[in-house]
Amino acid sequence: MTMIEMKRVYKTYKRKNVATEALKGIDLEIQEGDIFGVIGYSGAGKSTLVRLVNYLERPTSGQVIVDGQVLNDLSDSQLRAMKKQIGMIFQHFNLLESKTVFDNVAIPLVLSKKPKDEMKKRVMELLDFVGLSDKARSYPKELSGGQKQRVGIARALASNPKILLCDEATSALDPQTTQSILQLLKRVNKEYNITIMLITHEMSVIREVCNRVAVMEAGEIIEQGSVLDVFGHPKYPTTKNFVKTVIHNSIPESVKRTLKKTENSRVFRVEVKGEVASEPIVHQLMKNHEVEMNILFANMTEIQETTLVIMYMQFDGEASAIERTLQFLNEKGAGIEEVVE
Ligand SMILES: Nc1ncnc2c1ncn2[C@@H]1O[C@H](COP(=O)(O)OP(=O)(O)OP(=O)(O)O)[C@@H](O)[C@H]1O
Repeated sequence: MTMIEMKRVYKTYKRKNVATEALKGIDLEIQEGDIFGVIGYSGAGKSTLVRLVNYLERPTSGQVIVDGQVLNDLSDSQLRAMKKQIGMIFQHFNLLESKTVFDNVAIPLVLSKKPKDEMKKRVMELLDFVGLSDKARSYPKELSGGQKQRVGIARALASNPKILLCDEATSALDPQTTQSILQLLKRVNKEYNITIMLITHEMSVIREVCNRVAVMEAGEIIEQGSVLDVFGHPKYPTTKNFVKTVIHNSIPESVKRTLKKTENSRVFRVEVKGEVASEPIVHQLMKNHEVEMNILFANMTEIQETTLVIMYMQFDGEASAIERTLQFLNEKGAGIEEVVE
């Protein structure tokens, strides 16, 4: 089921006489249960995009559809009800410093006038879920960044949302704390069946938790798909630059400089994923004495619990022997592209 959909969405901000086109014709579909990542450089329009989902921003034109309802068409009370279905967490946590951890998490429940005992039970349950049962009486200033974000997550979950929006939720945290928050988001997704839309400028965050990704540039989505596909075959320069930060996906210059090309040699990018990656393909290639094989560069990454191996290989031999080798790789399910420079 589609949980969030955008159709031809445009957003123009007008300040004095200056108009900024922040979004230019966005089409997007996020399915129930997805952890959908949106990545882009600063100013690409990510925050604007995510803020349209809970109607903190209104589209200039186009439709935003959440859980089957077109937000533009809803009355104020329908919109308020819809917003309860959507939790949000932020880069700088946005906690109330004067309130305890317990009271911060309780805010949405107080607003919806939940009975006291029910509220207490729910808050303690959430604090237990995020691992902060012992901090209920602490104040935000007594917590680490990671703990503050855990409070943010507990607060976002208080009203039982269907969707969690994460706006650079780990950007202010160190790598280890980032990991623990990302693991927590995975649990939110699995255990509460909450669809997550997260925006980030870090490809490692996408690799760690998302199943689908959209790449934004200058107000447009330039590429979207499963994380495995986008990481394996980035098409646009911006996507390639992001992918490069987590997977080195080209022949290093130092290797290129020393590369000896002969008349009979050809270079290929060979990509293997999933179970095939654990087969002894390289061993079988080496046993084949028809062609001489040289691995110029190799990279192995785990994405979505699937292994992705990218190798740059040089084959030297008779044309027909190289063809047979390629045929063998093809039968094994490898993706093959010749590198011509
Ligand atoms: N409230 C606003 N008023 C005017 N212009 C805005 C407003 N919010 C964003 N913009 C502009 O819209 C464009 C997209 O901004 P947005 O914050 O959505 O991008 P972003 O990808 O989230 O960037 P960052 O990661 O730096 O926040 C930018 O040019 C920005 O200056």
